[in-house]
Amino acid sequence: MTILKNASKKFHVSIIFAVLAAALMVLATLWQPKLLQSIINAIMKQESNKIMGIGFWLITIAVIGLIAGVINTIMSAKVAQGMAAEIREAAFRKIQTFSFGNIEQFSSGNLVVRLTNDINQIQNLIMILLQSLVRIPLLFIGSFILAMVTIPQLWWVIILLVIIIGCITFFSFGVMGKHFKKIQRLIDKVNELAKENLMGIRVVKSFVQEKRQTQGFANTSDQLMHENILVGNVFSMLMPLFMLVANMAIVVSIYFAGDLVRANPYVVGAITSFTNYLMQIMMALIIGGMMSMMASRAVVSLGRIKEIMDTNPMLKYPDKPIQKLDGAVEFDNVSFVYPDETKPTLKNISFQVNPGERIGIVGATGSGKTTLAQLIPRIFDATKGIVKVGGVNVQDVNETSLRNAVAYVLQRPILFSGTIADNLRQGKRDANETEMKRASDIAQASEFIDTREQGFAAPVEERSSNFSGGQKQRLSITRGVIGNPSVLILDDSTSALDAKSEKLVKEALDKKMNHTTTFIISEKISSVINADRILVLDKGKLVGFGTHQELLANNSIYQEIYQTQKGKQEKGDQ
Ligand SMILES: Nc1ncnc2c1ncn2[C@@H]1O[C@H](COP(=O)(O)OP(=O)(O)OP(=O)(O)O)[C@@H](O)[C@H]1O
Repeated sequence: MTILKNASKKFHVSIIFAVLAAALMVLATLWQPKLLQSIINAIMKQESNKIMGIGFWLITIAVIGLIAGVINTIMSAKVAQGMAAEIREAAFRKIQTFSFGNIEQFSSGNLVVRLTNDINQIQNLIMILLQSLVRIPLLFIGSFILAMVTIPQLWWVIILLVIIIGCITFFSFGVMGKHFKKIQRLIDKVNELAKENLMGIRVVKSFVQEKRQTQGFANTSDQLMHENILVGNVFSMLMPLFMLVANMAIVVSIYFAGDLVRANPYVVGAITSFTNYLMQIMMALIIGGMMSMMASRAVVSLGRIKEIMDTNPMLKYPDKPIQKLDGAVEFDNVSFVYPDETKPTLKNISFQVNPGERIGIVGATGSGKTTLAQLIPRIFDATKGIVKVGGVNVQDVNETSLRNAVAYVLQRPILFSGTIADNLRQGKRDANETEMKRASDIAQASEFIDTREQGFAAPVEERSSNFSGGQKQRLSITRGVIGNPSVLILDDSTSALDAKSEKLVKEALDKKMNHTTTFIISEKISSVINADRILVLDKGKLVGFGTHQELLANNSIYQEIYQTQKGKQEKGDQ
């Protein structure tokens, strides 16, 4: 509820207008049968001057009701859209404060569904609330009282109608509510399957998986169709059922009012307004039932957004002034366990690196290389022990200081749609053309940027589909080096580069960024052979730290990796 309250702050006036318009609509709806009753009485009494007067009122009230209805819809839609946008933006802002661990807890796909589908549900809820929350109870109570007052002798018809319609609504909408939830789940699944398939379309095509994928999609789509047909059938049976009950109530009312008419012929007008009120009571119950069914679905969505808003970022940064950190990196007895895991991925790791050193990190796949590197820019925090950059515990510096000091180039390069310059400025917000040129020279990206007519203003399409794997990696490295960081981490980020380009990147880094401490993560020893020192990881433990020659001389695991890779290379050379 606090979510709705906070989002409604800007819309108080519109909400008041919507509610007042809804109340006016109810007044008009309740007044009309009474006027109808008066006009019938006037016709029976042949009071033509009265007929004109009441007729005029009848039309006026109908027009007022209509205008109030339009105002209510416009205001409700405005508030619903506006509040949904507020909630969406607040949730998005909150997600931006999340650490990697938080995102993993939810999964990014799930967060996307929450930001789209769930917000849509909430938007519908707000719309329904503004249109019906005031109108339906008022209409029900008003019609009930007026029906009772109009023909008190038929009180039992009213009560019976309420009970029968109430029961049908309660049971049928209860059943449909469950199917609606199922439908929603299936819609989510269809969306997910479509997204997964289209994003991985290259894999699908290259492994000739079209048939299998289509089959999977068709199964879910068929289930969705069956559920929709079922709900549609229940709906189409319900409407005639409601009409049947309403008509029966009218017939019963007319039958029992017959005696009253014989005693007093003017009761005819009262019967007309009485049956009108019966219809209003019925409509109020049906709409009320539908409203609660839709509201229950939206309340689940509200809960899912609340979960986002109530999540505390796993990482917090101290409120300290910005400081310049040099490239010294130290791990002091560091262990790390992933959230939701029990076994440590890194165990008691200690080492020290001096500013400007070139450090290789090698180890078998899954040995913990990426995990170790992620602790330096605080993508995760060490579970035990201390990680220092520039001699300071990374948990004691503010976020900007750490971001300025450490650049991390990911294993999988991710670029955002926009221009090349937009992407590079993520590494340094105010980077100018000269800085971009210098960085792209280091990353060997200039050769293909220069061929594009617009240079740094060239567009990057969605999922950077207009760049090759190697080009993406080079742009990603450019973004990493542009801010001249004290520590640069290249996490297997030259894997898609040919040997010549990889060598050129390394040479450029040595020459132009020799004050930057560089970590080069690779499974290939050939990529780190020239590093000043090499960290060797095995199953989360640091089993060696030294130069290539030292490790080759006295580190059995390094020797093993080296021999295996040498063997492979020799075979490849033959
Ligand atoms: N987000 C995560 N949650 C849980 N476990 C994870 C997560 N990321 C990695 N792991 C596990 O931690 C271990 C180390 O993974 P890590 O990616 O650090 O290894 P790596 O040496 O970089 O491997 P590679 O060379 O294949 O990239 C693996 O067993 C992996 O399954």
